[in-house]
Amino acid sequence: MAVHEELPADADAAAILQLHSIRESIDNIDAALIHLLAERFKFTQSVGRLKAAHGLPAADPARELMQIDRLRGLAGEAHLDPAFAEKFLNFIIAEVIHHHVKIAGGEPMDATRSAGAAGVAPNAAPRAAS
Ligand SMILES: C=C(O[C@@H]1C=C(C(=O)O)C=C[C@H]1O)C(=O)O
Repeated sequence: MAVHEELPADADAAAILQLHSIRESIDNIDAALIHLLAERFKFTQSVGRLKAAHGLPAADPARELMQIDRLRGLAGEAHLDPAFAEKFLNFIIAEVIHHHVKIAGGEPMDATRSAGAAGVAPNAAPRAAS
């Protein structure tokens, strides 16, 4: 799919160069995020198989709340909106729980049953941070 950027033809050349340079870093970070997420899901799939093999519940709301609390703290220190960090983690956790239920051979569960991932529908598009 060839998509071309839309920039005004008369845009300042130096500004465009700077924009391209900054975008290179954004591209690198986005690639790193994808690789980090892929690694996280590899590990959570292992957790899902372990839970299924030992009859453990797909979701662990206490663990979720601990993680959310921890990541909200880290986000604050890093000047990232803690509410956004929580929303992002909840979105990922909801997907993980969905995988765990599938691995265990169960029906898709109501994600709202999990405390931390409350109200986050697995496989739904993430909402933009407000
Ligand atoms: C990965 C786990 O399963 C679920 C997903 C979690 C996550 O993605 O961080 C945390 C708790 C569980 O609801 C786990 O129990 O560790």
